[in-house]
Amino acid sequence: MIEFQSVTKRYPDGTVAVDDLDLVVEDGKITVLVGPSGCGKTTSLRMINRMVDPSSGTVLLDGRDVRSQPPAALRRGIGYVIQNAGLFPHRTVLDNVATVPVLTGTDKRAARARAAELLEVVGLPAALAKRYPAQLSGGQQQRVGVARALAADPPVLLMDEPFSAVDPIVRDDLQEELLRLQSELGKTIVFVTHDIDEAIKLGDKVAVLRVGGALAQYDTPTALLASPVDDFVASFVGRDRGYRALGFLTADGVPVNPVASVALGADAETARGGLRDGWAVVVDGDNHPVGWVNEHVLSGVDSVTADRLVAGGSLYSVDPGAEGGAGSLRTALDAALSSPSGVGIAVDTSGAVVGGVTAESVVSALAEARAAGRVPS
Ligand SMILES: Nc1ncnc2c1ncn2[C@@H]1O[C@H](COP(=O)(O)OP(=O)(O)OP(=O)(O)O)[C@@H](O)[C@H]1O
Repeated sequence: MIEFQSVTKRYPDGTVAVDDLDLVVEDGKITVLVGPSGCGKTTSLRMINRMVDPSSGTVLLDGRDVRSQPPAALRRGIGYVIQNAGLFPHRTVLDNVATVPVLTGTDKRAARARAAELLEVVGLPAALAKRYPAQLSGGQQQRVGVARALAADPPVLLMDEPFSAVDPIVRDDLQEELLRLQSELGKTIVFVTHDIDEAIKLGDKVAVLRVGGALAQYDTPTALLASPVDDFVASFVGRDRGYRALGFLTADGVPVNPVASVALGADAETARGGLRDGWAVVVDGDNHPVGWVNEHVLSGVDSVTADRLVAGGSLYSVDPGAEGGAGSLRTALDAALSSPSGVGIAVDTSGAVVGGVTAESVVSALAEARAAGRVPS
């Protein structure tokens, strides 16, 4: 457990970066520090591994003041991942990951073998091991950064805006990967971001800091969305908080109904007969959705071809065989709203179409959940 007890950091020029912070970071969980630029997130993080020492107050790691331990010894148990990965440019990917274990006395061959395993753990192909960091994409470099931080198997991981420099799609992948890794590894992770969506997606608990370094609210994402303590938190959490909160409610009550579908390559006459309310989803040989057709698409053509389709919206993933296999109300609603036909496509874990959902059914499921007291207010 990491505990901040009345921690203040005043830099020599008088800037108060962190102001009387009290915070308990639970073991085996992801705790996110979030807030606007300059609110003291990085300073708080760095007081855990002694890159910065507090001006007053105490940071405890497993009950011991971190200042009672020499920084080098302390940092062996604390992995550190930063934006742009901070890799050594003149070492190969494999040697970047093996660096710390070698420094701490692990035999070079064993360290490299372990490094190769870790590259696999973070989802990097073995072929990249011999490359230099500059020969990787930004997202791949971040994965190497995570592998390197895990190499010494530290119980604690500090992550400072690790995914901020990559594009939104890669960032989404990296976030999913971190959640998957964490479900296997159960590290104590302190994660800094200025992005509230990232905080809400990743955090078991989220600490919102305000400029001046004071803690505004420390709560679970659901509680933060449902009950922000003041206007600052409410505006930081954002106008879309009602919509974000849907991400925490499962769409159990939303019926997945049969949806009109036609096969890619079907002749136009058959496809026309398959339209329902003017639309049909087009599926490939694996029953994966590839787009939509309507009367307009079919006019003047003999068959359904990929180049004429209307693009589909986001997909609503469900696991029909599993208990609690429904996705979130947010993904169900988004699928319905982003679909050209108004029917959101539900797919199973293999990506095959299992049916459709409508925005109206999501809204009624939400009304029922509210009536049953399942929506926090
Ligand atoms: N070495 C330093 N000397 C003086 N002031 C500093 C120093 N490091 C940080 N600060 C100041 O302390 C405050 C908090 O900085 P910090 O980097 O901890 O914030 P942050 O929330 O991580 O910001 P960002 O999101 O922009 O990275 C800022 O006002 C910053 O200018």
